[in-house]
Amino acid sequence: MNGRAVVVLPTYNEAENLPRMVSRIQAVLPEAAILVVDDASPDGTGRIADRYASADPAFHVLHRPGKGGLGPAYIAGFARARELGYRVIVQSDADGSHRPEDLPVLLAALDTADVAVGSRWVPGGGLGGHWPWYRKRISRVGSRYAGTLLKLPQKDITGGFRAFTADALDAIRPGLVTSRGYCFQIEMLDRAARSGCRIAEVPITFDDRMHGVSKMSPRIVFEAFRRVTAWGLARAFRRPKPLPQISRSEARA
Ligand SMILES: Nc1nc2c(ncn2[C@@H]2O[C@H](COP(=O)(O)OP(=O)(O)O[C@H]3O[C@H](CO)[C@@H](O)[C@H](O)[C@@H]3O)[C@@H](O)[C@H]2O)c(=O)[nH]1
Repeated sequence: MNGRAVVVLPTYNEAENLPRMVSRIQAVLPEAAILVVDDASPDGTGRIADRYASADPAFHVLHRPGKGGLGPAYIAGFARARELGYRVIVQSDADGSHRPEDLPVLLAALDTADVAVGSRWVPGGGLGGHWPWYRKRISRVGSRYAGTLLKLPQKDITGGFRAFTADALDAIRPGLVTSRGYCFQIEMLDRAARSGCRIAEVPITFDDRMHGVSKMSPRIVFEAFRRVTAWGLARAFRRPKPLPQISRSEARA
């Protein structure tokens, strides 16, 4: 891994989780920056983040006016991370379900890849918590369905714990991703593959969130199903438009 890394944490009502998450990240990666993207959380998560930022120049906060979905929060966060000049950009849930302790292995994969995908479904990966059976089933079946239709060889297509080089993110152009919910993860991976990024899958453990509740809803699942099916059908009849290919810069800050 080359260059300065930033961990982008989207938050909506994570006041109880954020402080613990920050100390866990700083314990494993003291040199990494953190960027919180908060959607005006009613529980005051944004104010907690502001307090960290006022004490630490490597802690950034992006405030958005209201709950706009995970995808748009990441798109805004990635854009800010690039404006700030970070060369390695990590995305992670802010609730402890992605273990900060898995960050070093995720980042190490960028020595030979452009995108590192944290995967629950490769040997060594898995679920650490108590997922209800239907959630496990949705996740596994969803990954297989999307992988088959979009011809993506990765096993975990919907996971949200990933690291990108700046060059990869520039090639993927997240600003053009239109999915709002968890389908965002699928669309990002698809664009990474179509941009010629080298993608590594790294085993991770997905834990139960520390506090609070998931924002997953049937609408979010339906968005993913509808979109992936439409993309798959469209590609059965015509090839998708080629995306600009990644250009890897030699000099990394
Ligand atoms: N800023 C912002 N953050 C949000 C929003 N919705 C959710 N988040 C934040 O995004 C993270 C994940 O949200 P959860 O609602 O806890 O996600 P999940 O159901 O556990 O889903 C996770 O696993 C899925 C795969 O199984 C992933 O697809 C998904 O991205 C996420 O990682 C948390 O930090 C949460 O606060 C939003 O509208 N705005």
